[in-house]
Amino acid sequence: MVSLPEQLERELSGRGLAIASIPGKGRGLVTTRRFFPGEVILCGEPYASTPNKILVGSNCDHCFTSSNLRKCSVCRVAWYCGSVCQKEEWKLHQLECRAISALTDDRKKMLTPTIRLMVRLILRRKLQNEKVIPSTGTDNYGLVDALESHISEVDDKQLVLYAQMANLVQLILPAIELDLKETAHIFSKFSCNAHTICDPELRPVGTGLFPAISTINHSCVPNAVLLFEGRTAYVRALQPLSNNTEVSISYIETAATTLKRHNDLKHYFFTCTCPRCIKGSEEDPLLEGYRCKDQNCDGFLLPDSGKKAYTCQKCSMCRDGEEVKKLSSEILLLSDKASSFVSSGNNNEAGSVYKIIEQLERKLYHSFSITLLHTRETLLKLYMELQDWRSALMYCRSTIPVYERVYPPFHPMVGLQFYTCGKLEWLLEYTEDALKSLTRAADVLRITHGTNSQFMKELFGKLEEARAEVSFRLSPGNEQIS
Ligand SMILES: C[S@@+](CC[C@H](N)C(=O)[O-])C[C@H]1O[C@@H](n2cnc3c(N)ncnc32)[C@H](O)[C@@H]1O
Repeated sequence: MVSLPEQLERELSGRGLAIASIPGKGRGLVTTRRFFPGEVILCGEPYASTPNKILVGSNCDHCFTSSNLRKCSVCRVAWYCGSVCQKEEWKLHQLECRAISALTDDRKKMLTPTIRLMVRLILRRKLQNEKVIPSTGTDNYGLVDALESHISEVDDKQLVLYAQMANLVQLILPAIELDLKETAHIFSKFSCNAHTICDPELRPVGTGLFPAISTINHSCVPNAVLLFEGRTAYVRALQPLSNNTEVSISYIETAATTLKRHNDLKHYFFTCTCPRCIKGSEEDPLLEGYRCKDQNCDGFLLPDSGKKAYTCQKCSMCRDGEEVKKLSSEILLLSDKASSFVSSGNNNEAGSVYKIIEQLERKLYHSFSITLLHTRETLLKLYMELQDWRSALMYCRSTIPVYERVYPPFHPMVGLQFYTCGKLEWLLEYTEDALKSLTRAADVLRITHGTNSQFMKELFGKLEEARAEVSFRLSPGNEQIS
């Protein structure tokens, strides 16, 4: 592995950070001073990035906004929200545009986000080598060179795939003679270093390589969070960090059992040993477990040998294995039916079937079950699309206790769910409830999202409106309004 350019080390040291060797993890980012919750630890622009939807044009190639998009009239692949972003990208896109325009329509369809990310990375490296665009200590190919690739652990099938992808990149860029082995190696780096760029509501919009941020290791109980404003990545502290603390973010969805989390981490080639993973066996039965037969008991079930029966870990009441099996297969059958309604765009029917599934799952699963949570999230989404705000609010509220149980207190998902609840309550004129939910949302999101973005300004605006409305209603003479 190549050592990091001194300039980056200096830049990090100025921010109160250092790169250290962490036993069993390779490099890691460590604090050299204290950080307070919500403070930006590190931020940066991508070395290379691409929107996820390429031919349809859902996001600007530069700033990732989704409004006012216009297609490049030559290659018909790049999209921009205006001339400022187009100019920012022009030196790079000029080369990319020429290459893409020469492709047949069938070849253009092969431009997946990963392939396009590689094309853009190679072109950027060329432009920096030729000094057409400047290199700096925090923006140079040396940082990409230093990234972990795990190439020696990649299996043969994946290596063949990387080789085919490298060949495709060579076909797209015939004027540049590529070292195909090296290109395959970079694909392997993408797999364990590239980040999904999300909008403030955590919807994925693109993929980017942020080499300095890629020095941060994973934990299922992270002390920092990575979020984006446009194309800029921000890592913020979620809790007070003292000097000499390793900064960690989560690479995956953490509302999941230990087994699921470890599966999702497979392509990073490590087994997480964070405190939550070590204690996994305590938490997992709750997240995936069946509920006690006694409706008043909040215990979860443990299977007896052969799964013929289950016993509540709290009150020791038994639940028949056959009954559990019958309910499970009923849910499975209905889930197939519901998914086919969703695929055919029949949200009304899908909503009705998911409602029955939710009722059955409530009988089967513990109230903190991830399966039940996902069904409620689906119902929330469906009823939002159907503009049935009352039903949407009911399911949104039902997810909050589970979010608060499965995520740490300052997690963006918790803040965003309170925000959705608050917006629905405001719409339905439950003003006092809206004020409470928006306040909770702001308390969490000011830590995870900072306070300066348009998204946060809108939240603060809504909060002010709710506050004013509540104090108006409570003012003498107006009490009857609420
Ligand atoms: C984005 S990089 C993080 C920086 C990396 N440690 C390095 O030396 O460049 C991801 C890689 O770091 C290592 N890694 C990240 N989190 C880890 C953890 N919790 N335990 C062990 N290895 C980890 C794995 O090798 C993973 O593929």
